Amino acid sequence: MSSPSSSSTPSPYPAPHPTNSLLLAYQVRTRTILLAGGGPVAASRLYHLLCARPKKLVLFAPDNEDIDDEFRWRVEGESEDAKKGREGIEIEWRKQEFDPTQNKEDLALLDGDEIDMVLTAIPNPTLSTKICRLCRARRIPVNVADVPPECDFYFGSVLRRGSLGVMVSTQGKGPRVAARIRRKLERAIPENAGEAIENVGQLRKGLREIEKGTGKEAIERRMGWMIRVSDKWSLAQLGEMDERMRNEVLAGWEKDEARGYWDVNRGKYGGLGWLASFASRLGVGTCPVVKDPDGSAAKCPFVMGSTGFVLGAATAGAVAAFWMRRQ
Ligand SMILES: C[C@@]1(CC(=O)O)c2cc3[nH]c(cc4nc(cc5[nH]c(cc(n2)[C@H]1CCC(=O)O)[C@@](C)(CC(=O)O)[C@@H]5CCC(=O)O)C(CC(=O)O)=C4CCC(=O)O)c(CCC(=O)O)c3CC(=O)O
Ligand SMILES: NC(=O)C1=CN([C@@H]2O[C@H](COP(=O)(O)OP(=O)(O)OC[C@H]3O[C@@H](n4cnc5c(N)ncnc54)[C@H](O)[C@@H]3O)[C@@H](O)[C@H]2O)C=CC1
Repeated sequence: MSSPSSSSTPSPYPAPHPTNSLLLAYQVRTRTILLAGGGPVAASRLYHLLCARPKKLVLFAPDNEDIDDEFRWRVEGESEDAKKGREGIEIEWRKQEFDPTQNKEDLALLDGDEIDMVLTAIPNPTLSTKICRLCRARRIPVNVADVPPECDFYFGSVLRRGSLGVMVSTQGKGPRVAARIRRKLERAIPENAGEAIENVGQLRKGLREIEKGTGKEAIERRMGWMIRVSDKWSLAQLGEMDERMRNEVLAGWEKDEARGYWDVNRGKYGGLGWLASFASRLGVGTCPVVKDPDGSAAKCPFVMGSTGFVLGAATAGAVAAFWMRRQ
């Protein structure tokens, strides 16, 4: 039985960090989202909404010269890219201001059960506040661009690479700094991280086709094997995993073998790949200290430390030998 811990005992678990928001990846596939505004901020919201692929978007913005170019391109652009960006999403552009305080039809939209989320990016704080109140009274989550108390959720600074998404949130304290941190992360994340994730997704899909079980035992075996395989591949190697490699990795499932990159690329470098496969089994080439598939021996603190020591000793020895010969 556990006993209440005294204040002097260190807590065994991390204390909840009071960030006051739940960071989630919200699925909107079946949702309808209303966006009011047609300026640059609305265009940026629209981009993120299109990435999320909701069922339907209801856009409100008068069709005049204030419409942001990107906004118009995303909604009406005729190029293949513009069309592809909105493929499968029903978009209804109501070319008028959204004003549920004056327009009964607009209010009826909020009263109905169609709208799941409301975003406003309009230069009218008084109207925004009223829209916010109407939404909250109807339990519709709302975001008023740049008015933190009127946001049930904040937009963050987001970086996307294929299926990989990273959001930086500062709880409204420093959005420009959030963007700077996002750019720093963009540089730190390997170029092909997106492909690596797509390929892992394909591998997991393939595995579930071989082992379809939904029982506890099947799930545990599937997860255990997947963890062992994932840990054998660096991000760069995962980014290279094609159908052939995937099939060879999956062929290891029956034998309970977790095959790494070199195990399925033995023919590489004129057949010398087998040497790398053998070496990787002995742990050569990976960092023995930081057990990280992306930590190569070249960056390993142990290997670097001992190499430094050997080089230092060799230099000292050479200097001493030279000095003694001169005596
Ligand atoms: C609370 C929040 C509500 C929301 O909009 O959801 C909000 C609020 C406010 N923003 C303000 C200003 C600026 N916002 C940006 C940029 C971004 N703002 C974003 C989000 C958020 N902004 C939410 C919090 C997110 C978080 O903290 O993590 C980003 C991350 C995402 C996005 O908008 O998509 C996007 C960067 C995206 C990227 O590039 O990656 C810039 C920089 C620029 O334009 O270069 C400036 C000018 C510089 C400055 O003021 O710092 C002001 C002051 C207005 C005034 O002074 O009147 C307020 C209101 C206040 O703080 O009270
Ligand atoms: N995050 C940021 O860096 C910035 C945020 N903002 C905030 O975002 C809001 C929008 O800024 P911008 O995108 O620069 O817009 P903007 O001010 O350039 O244009 C507003 C657009 O919304 C339309 N509009 C006005 N009232 C509307 C309504 N009731 N319904 C539908 N559409 C309506 C206008 O016709 C126009 O197309 C502003 O309220 C401002 O406070 C503004 C500048 C920077």
